[in-house]
Amino acid sequence: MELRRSRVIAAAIVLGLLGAIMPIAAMAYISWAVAVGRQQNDLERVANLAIRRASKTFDDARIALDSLAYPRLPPCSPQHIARMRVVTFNTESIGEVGYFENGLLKCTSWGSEAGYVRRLPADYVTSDGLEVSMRVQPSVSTGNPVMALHYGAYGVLINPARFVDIMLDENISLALANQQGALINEVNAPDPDLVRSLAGEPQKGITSASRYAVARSKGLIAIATTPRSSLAAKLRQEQILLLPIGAFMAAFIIGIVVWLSRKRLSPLGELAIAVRNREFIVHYQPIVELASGACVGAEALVRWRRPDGSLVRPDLFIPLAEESGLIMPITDQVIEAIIADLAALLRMDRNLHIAINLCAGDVTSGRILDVLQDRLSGARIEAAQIWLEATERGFIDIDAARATLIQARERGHMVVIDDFGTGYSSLQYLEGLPMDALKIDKSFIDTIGRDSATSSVTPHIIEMAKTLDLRIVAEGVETEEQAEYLRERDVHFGQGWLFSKPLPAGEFIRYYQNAKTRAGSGWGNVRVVAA
Ligand SMILES: Nc1nc2c(ncn2[C@@H]2O[C@@H]3COP(=O)(O)O[C@H]4[C@@H](O)[C@H](n5cnc6c(=O)[nH]c(N)nc65)O[C@@H]4COP(=O)(O)O[C@H]3[C@H]2O)c(=O)[nH]1
Repeated sequence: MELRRSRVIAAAIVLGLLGAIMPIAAMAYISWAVAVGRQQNDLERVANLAIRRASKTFDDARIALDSLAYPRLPPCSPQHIARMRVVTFNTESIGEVGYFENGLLKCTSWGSEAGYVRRLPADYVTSDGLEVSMRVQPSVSTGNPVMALHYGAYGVLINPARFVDIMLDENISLALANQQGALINEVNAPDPDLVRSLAGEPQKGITSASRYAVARSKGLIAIATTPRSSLAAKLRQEQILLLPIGAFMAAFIIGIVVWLSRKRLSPLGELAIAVRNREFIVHYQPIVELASGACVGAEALVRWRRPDGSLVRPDLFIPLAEESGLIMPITDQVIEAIIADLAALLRMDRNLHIAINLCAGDVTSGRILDVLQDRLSGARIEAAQIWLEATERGFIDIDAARATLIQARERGHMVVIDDFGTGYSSLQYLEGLPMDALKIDKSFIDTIGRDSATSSVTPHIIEMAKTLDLRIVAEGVETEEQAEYLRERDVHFGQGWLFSKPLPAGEFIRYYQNAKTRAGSGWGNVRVVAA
């Protein structure tokens, strides 16, 4: 019993720990995965936005440069300059348009030039032919370097700050570079080495210290990076949401584990497990013909054998089993045990009987009769060899009980009223019940030879049973004096420690054989045939 309890407790502790750890660990992992996913999405959004802006700016510049080529106007004429100015005004990203001849700037959208400014060599050329000079210092200001895009005789100046003019989280750095990794513009000081190394790398990922996303277009690369350590803030956000869910799930699982283990540890839970594990065995208490001393049968008395080998007495679990309905599968196991233990002996000696205790539910419903019919016919045991003992507890619904007992006798069983005299039923009340034998309760047998108030009842019970032509079994016979008293009054059978305590099957078979030898074969006349 202790072994099972400690196993259940150990299993509950392990399950409880797993139930507590797993949902919290799962939610911690999900929080981390969601936070990483969100961070990567943020980086990709920033890189894509920057590259889309750069790409659109290049497209706009290209359209503007194409529009300047035709119709041809006299170079640097007022109309030509006015046209360049219109293009500058109409194209949002262009800061200035310049016209070059022989590599020198002749005029811009703001007027004629002295022709000292040289056209810078291109850092690279885009796939649609735009020559890109990345860092050009404007002649009219000392501001930040700008970018120059040339096509044909014209060039436009673009402020690359536009590309990275994006609302950024302070943890995210943005770099716009060319494919060689040369920086065009940046926000939040990205690591230049990282930018250079990523220029030819895959689109997204993680370095040892940073996460990043890369987007490319028209020879430009936008790289958004964030230190890995910045995940903590995002992780906290997710954890605030998900960890309570994990904690709730853990509490729920622990609750279920506690509930289930308490259920398993409860007496009813243990009994249910015992029924499932078929932990019931049967001991047999010999029933002796008082006149000859021959063993004519036995009462099957159930025992609960725990996994540790200890036996539990029936009065400790039968009331709970009856209350819960578990008594029915227990009775079925008793019948199966009788067949397994004694079928051969019962086939060999057709006068031998085994008495089974019926629970109240079986007396009322009659269910047990079909179970018996099924099992007994398979084992070739006669119905007359199985006596059915019913107590007054089974007579609450007297009509249903009567119907069951009538059917039992029709099928050939002997019907015995057990614990006779202990209940409230009068003999008149019992008179209407179909029965073959009365079992006088031990409490009356105990009074034999004693001068007690109930001692006078015992002879009356015996006389009444005789009047009703019932066989009598005296239960709880402990002394020779009691046996002698019963013999003198022609009581047929005795059961009690004087003859034997309840025995395991093997011992009962030995007892039976010894008793047979002792008594000769004079007990063939004890068989009572159902009326
Ligand atoms: N002191 C003393 N005791 C004696 C003597 N002779 C017999 N007994 C005990 O008296 C009880 C007789 O069974 P019961 O009246 O049917 O009373 C039974 C019966 O009501 C119930 N029971 C036992 N097996 C089953 C079963 O398979 N099904 C059902 N429904 N009830 C059962 O449990 C009760 C107790 O069974 P047990 O503990 O085996 O106790 C048995 C038996 O061991 C004696 O000389 N001295």
